[in-house]
Amino acid sequence: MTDWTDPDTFAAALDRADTREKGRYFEDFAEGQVIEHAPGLRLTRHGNDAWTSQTLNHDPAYWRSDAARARGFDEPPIHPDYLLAAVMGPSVEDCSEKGGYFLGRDSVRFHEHGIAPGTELRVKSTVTATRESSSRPDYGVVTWETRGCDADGGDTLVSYERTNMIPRRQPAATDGGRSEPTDGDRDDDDSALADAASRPELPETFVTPTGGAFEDFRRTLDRAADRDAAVAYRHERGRTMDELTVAALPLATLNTARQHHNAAAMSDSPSGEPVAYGDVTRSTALGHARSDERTYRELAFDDERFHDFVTAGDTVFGFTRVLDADGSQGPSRAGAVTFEHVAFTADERPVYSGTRRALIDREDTDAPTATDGSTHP
Ligand SMILES: C/C(=C\C(=O)SCCNC(=O)CCNC(=O)[C@H](O)C(C)(C)COP(=O)(O)OP(=O)(O)OC[C@H]1O[C@@H](n2cnc3c(N)ncnc32)[C@H](O)[C@@H]1OP(=O)(O)O)C(=O)O
Repeated sequence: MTDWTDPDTFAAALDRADTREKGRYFEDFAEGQVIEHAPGLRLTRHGNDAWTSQTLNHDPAYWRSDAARARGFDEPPIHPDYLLAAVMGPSVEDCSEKGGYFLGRDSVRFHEHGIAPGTELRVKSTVTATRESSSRPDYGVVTWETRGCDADGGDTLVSYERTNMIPRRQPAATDGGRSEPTDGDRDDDDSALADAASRPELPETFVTPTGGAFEDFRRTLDRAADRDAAVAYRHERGRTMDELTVAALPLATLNTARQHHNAAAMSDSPSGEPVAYGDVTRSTALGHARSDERTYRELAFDDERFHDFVTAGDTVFGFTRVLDADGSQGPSRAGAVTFEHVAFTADERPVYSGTRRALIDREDTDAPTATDGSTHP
């Protein structure tokens, strides 16, 4: 009898076997198509704590009952970053498991706050745009609008639009579009223009708020107004990506993208190895930023872009620019602040950027006490 596990026999069997594929190619998506994602997910305290601890989102309101109550929650709720990742995860099998990068996300809106552990999610996506990539004939670019709903009652908890590169079944018959001129192709005028364009145009002065309350951001913006200054600063903390953040956190949200956990498939990709899930990179930089502010509620994220990949061993840092502070919005205890956050690596590569609107507690709002007896932050 043939021993199918004899290495030569098995190699011959693998050669002849078809692969039962997972995921969809670019050609499988059409504008208006609605996809109900089968998996869903149960938001658990354990999943929430694993995500928030590993991404340094250590805001006590998500960890301690007294701090949660001081923030207007009945109990420590599910963190918005974990909610977002837990909605995105179950959509990957249908939308992006075939591979291709997560390029960006827009219009992230939190429709509910204070979501309790134990909530079960149903996730649904609608294809809003498809187009061929002009620079990469092997890929198309697909955008979906995704909604994460409470399975019990159907209320939308969070919604967003995300865009991925998706491999084509049939590569387009183009030469790959753009070709970049080499230095030798440029004449002097071109070089001068290129030099001018590459010179950073930054404000003369960077100012940094001294505290994390709404008024600190408002006052610092006022100090920067009417002069060549920006409210922009770095956060000291960094988090080196490891096996847990690269592979375990996305899998815990049912994210089946091969990029994060299949080293064999990634060995001949540009990174040569698994890459961190965009939401882990983003949440880590946001964790750094939130540790320097008094967040009351997350409201919205826009223009999120993933500029470059992150692999195990890369350290993720955060950089923040404060764009606006509007005291007329929100409850009396907080005002709305608009930030631009950038995640970057130790070699100063920007890997994520996005704008964020959050309600930030005012100075006179009672701050919860952190475990070390200090206030948050
Ligand atoms: C979840 C999940 C997967 C992940 O989480 S993967 C990890 C997170 N994402 C990444 O690591 C991607 C990091 N980005 C890159 O490495 C580069 O951006 C990339 C993808 C190699 C492209 O680099 P380029 O410099 O060549 O980029 P271009 O700016 O030329 O963009 C290529 C085409 O994409 C279009 N595009 C880029 N960003 C967006 C966006 N935010 N929205 C819409 N379209 C975008 C751009 O217009 C270019 O189009 P062409 O027609 O000119 O090709 C999971 O699997 O779900």
